[in-house]
Amino acid sequence: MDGTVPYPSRKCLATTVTPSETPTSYSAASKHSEWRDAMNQEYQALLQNHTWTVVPPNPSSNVLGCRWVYRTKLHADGSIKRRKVWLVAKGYHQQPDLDLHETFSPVVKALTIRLILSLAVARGWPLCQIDIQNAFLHGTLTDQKVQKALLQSDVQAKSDKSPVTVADYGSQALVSFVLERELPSDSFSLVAEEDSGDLRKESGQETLQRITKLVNDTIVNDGSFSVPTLTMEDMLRAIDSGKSDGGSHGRHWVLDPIDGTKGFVRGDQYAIALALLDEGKVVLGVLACPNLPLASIGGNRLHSSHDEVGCLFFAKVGAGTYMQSLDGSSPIKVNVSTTDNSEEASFFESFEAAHSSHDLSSSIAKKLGVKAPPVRIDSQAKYGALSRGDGAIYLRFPRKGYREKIWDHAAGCIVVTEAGGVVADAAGNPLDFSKGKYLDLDTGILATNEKLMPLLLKAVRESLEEIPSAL
Ligand SMILES: Nc1ncnc2c1ncn2[C@@H]1O[C@H](COP(=O)(O)O)[C@@H](OP(=O)(O)O)[C@H]1O
Ligand SMILES: [Mg+2]
Repeated sequence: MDGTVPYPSRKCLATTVTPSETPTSYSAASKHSEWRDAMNQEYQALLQNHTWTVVPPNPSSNVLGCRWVYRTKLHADGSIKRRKVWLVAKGYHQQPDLDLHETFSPVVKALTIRLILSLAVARGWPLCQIDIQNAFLHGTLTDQKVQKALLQSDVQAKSDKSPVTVADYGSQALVSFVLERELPSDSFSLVAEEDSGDLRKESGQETLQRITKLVNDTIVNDGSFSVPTLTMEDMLRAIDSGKSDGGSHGRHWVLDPIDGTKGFVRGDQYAIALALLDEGKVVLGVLACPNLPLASIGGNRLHSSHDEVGCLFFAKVGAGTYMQSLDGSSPIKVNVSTTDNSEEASFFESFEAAHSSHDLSSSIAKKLGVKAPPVRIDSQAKYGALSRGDGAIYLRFPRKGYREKIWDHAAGCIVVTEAGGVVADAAGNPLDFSKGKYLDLDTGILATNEKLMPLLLKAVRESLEEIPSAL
């Protein structure tokens, strides 16, 4: 009624429940020809790719078993898209001092490989050989199904009353655990949103148990890491690894484990946002947006519940921005809109009016002659959508006194700038990520292309003078 494009359709979430026919054991799966075919295909692929070598048993070795993991992928209308199976090693039988640090899993996740490749490039590591037997992208904490399941029972109230879910903590524990494992370095530094304070209290014990189960289940289902079952203490440690303050020296990872928690809780947009700071500058950014359609969501386009969702954006300084589906399609290079006609420049803003003044953005849009209604979505998915030209402008005007955090903008910022866009505060200054956890900036955040930025800054200045009470 107020001109907002309601987005995304809730209908697409109706398909996120695990189909009851997905088997949980080999004996159940082997009763169905479709699952037998899927296992057969997978097994042939593993053989063709020479995934293993058969050797005689060695009495001094700890022989691990393996098991099949099953997943049904659905189209947006609920019909079956694909039956996926993975053969994973039972890493939880690995033993300390024997084989604890060895990797036996015959599968690897493309997302993990991509992240690691980006790390290698950013850190100047030599890449000797990359031998990907089978590349799989599948359910993790970024999964819609996990979102749905968590929403039933796991929303907690943080002491600051913002909604925080088991997923926030679980995602932070998992990303922190993976980064530390992949980057064994004394100087590992992570600036992340959550801390373990509430979980260490008596009242946090049940939540901590749920987080621990979620993270262990995710690791087992994923199959990329053969690690022993993690304990509650491991969870607290992994979450607390994100306690760094960042700053202008050295390298710091910056993580928002679930950005747009309110969107996540509503069943709308959210993002997992990871960036790398080097000497105070963002040099790498990855944005996973599990509910964002692969097709454009800009302007007046009508959205359909049949839209395929799940986008991964990644950007490295000087190397452009790429997008691929979370299902593992080939990445495509994306670019911001090149329009210089402000009338056709549709714009993004927060879904939550409390996060950004809708009155101010409406006044700015009027000055620019923007015809399309605002596209209001949660999280840094806005930066992702902007980077591929779905709209041409992103406006964010929090109330006076609100201090922006670096994890809410670092990944999104490089995703937009590497796609040819400009991100600035309301005075036109670039965002400064070198000051620690906070971005000390003038009034608000704007993102658009180079041609439109001067016009936009002028409209912002005028609107701020006319309605200063909007903030
Ligand atoms: N009063 C407020 N004003 C502006 N931003 C706020 C806010 N309260 C929370 N936020 C931030 O806005 C982010 C969501 O951005 P958006 O409005 O674009 O969806 C939140 O990230 P989290 O959900 O990770 O806490 C949070 O950091
Ligand atoms: Mg956030």
